[in-house]
Amino acid sequence: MSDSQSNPGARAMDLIRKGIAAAEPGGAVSRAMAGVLSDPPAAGGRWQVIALGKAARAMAEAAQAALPAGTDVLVVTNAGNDTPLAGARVMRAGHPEPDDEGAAAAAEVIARLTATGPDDRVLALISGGGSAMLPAPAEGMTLADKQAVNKLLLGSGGDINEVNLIRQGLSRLKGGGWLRTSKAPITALILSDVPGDDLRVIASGPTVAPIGSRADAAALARRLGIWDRMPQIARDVLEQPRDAAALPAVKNLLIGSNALSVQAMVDAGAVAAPFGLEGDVQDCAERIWALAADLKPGQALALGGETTVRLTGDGMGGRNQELALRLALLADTRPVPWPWAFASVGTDGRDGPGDAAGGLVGPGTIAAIKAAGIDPDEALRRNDSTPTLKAGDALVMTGATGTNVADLAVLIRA
Ligand SMILES: O=C(O)C(=O)CO
Repeated sequence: MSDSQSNPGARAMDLIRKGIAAAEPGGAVSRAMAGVLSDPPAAGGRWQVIALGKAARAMAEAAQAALPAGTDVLVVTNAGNDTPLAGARVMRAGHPEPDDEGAAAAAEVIARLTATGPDDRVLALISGGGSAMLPAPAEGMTLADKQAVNKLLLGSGGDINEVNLIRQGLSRLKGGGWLRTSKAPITALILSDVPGDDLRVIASGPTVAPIGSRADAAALARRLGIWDRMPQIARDVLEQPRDAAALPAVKNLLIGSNALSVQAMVDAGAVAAPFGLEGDVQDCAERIWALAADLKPGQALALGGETTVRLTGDGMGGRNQELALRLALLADTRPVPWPWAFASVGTDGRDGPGDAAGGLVGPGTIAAIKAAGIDPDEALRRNDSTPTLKAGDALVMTGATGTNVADLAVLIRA
């Protein structure tokens, strides 16, 4: 009996682990360093390395190995990825809620960029999660205002392009803010966690021109239905045009992405699904389960991307867990006559505010949840997927992975 027949869940997780391994950021940075070093600081100048996001520490460590000893390195990352790195200052910053530590990190980034001169070179190492981790509120706004807007955005149903358009309008560092602050030329190595790999969107594009104008952001906030609940000062900021000065030249290089991780799962024997993890989480669950009937024995479908969840309650969960639970419910009402498994996991090892990385469900999951006395439909109305999957022994716990290229999922027939 093959592994997938005896344990499709184990095979699904094995494929996902291969996808995560392909996004290991250190190797990607090391490969890109020759290009970075071809434009060194001028005589008397120095390198200044600033790494931001969930993969920041691993990216910084790889860059450090290629740069002169004693190079200044700042790492801004979230709890779990913030282990010390010799020769670097590692600053922990809140995620997904911006916090005081993130505000202190933003002040440090501003100080380091401001202190550069034209003979220096800045190496920016950017990865997902960086938006929440670097709150630098625009003129007149406080951290509390940013926190209030962030909360509205995360529950708005807006996708990451939309969320980050609004974040950029309210920030001094997002949407090219590092370019406006630095006096030295910047090269950025960017690890993408967003569908389509738009560099303006990843970590809200600190080294890239913004996605749109503040007027675009205001119009979008109205469309998403959050405008009236935003703090007055945030609305005032979005009603003023941004500084129109042209941004300095920059080298922005994409070094890793979700698509490469899906390809690694395909190389390991899966078949790429005809669409990605995208759009509303329930719609996505339906589209995925509609493919189950045509799966061949042993076949695994690989998907990558990021769905959106519209919050209707204040439970504990995340988009991967919610996708897994919704798919398990669909499978319960429209069963297929063979064993199967579905896993959906955040490649960073954290799905939403809790510690779970995602969900791994199969034919017995809903029965196990109900046997534990939980009504899964009611739990979903409260977006309470974490305790619900836990009751069905269907949570995936990986711990922080040191990388972040959005989400990966596998549907497999035994
Ligand atoms: O904006 C962010 O921080 C994201 O996670 C997307 O890159």
